Amino acid sequence: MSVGTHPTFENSPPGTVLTSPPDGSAVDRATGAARRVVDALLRTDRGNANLARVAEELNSIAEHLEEHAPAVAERLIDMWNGEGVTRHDPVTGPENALAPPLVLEGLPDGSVRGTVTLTIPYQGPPGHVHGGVSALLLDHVLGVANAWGGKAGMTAQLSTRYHRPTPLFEPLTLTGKLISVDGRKITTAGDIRTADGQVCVSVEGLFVDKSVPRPR
Ligand SMILES: CCCCCCCC/C=C\CCCCCCCC(=O)SCCNC(=O)CCNC(=O)[C@H](O)C(C)(C)COP(=O)(O)OP(=O)(O)OC[C@H]1O[C@@H](n2cnc3c(N)ncnc32)[C@H](O)[C@@H]1OP(=O)(O)O
Repeated sequence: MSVGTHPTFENSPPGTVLTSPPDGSAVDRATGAARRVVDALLRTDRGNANLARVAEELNSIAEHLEEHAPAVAERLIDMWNGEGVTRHDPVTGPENALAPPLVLEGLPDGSVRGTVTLTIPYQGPPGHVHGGVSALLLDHVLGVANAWGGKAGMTAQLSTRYHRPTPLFEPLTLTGKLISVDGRKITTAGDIRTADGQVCVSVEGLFVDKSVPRPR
């Protein structure tokens, strides 16, 4: 699949930001606040006397948002239009409270890279990142690497190797790079490293040049 107007390493300068970093808009600020709430709910004292009030206030915020939500089909059109594509995914999306969010830039050798510090909502083993979260992040990093490499597709297989526990609360660098293209098959590799360069997780992905139709 062609990547349309998405930047590639052949037509864009090194350092091109390939995702949509939070831009200070009301929706990005609201989403940032929601991330804080999720994190704080996991950290706050279980005996906090105000949790009942917190539940009431959060439900009232959810009701307000739902009252103003258009039909899902209508939202999907928006999400898959223009910059919308990079604003809602669960890895880099500034509008998605599940996303850390990770910001990725393209490098001249065709790879993509981003640094993120994960906290308690992403925990698996105590003090460490959940393995499924690592796979999620890397799947998306490889997808963006494919687009930067000029050939996008859907994940057919993702082989994940967990070398050592991946720490929470410290910067992690994620990279991905398109390695080869064979007809419709795209092979892409990537990893997660600590600041001192230790590889925690490495992946190799097989992507197939195919997409589902975009809503319009
Ligand atoms: C993606 C949009 C990109 C937009 C571009 C620009 C914007 C960039 C911005 C933002 C980046 C976004 C980044 C997103 C990243 C996340 C990606 C995902 O989460 S994707 C969702 C999860 N994946 C699925 O849901 C697939 C479900 N599976 C399928 O739909 C099919 O099985 C599919 C497409 C994978 C293959 O189906 P067939 O019918 O088209 O093709 P067949 O003939 O089966 O396979 C083609 C070749 O691949 C091999 N193959 C297929 N699956 C394989 C497997 N699991 N293992 C080994 N080989 C496999 C086959 O043996 C065949 O090989 P032989 O040509 O004969 O040599």
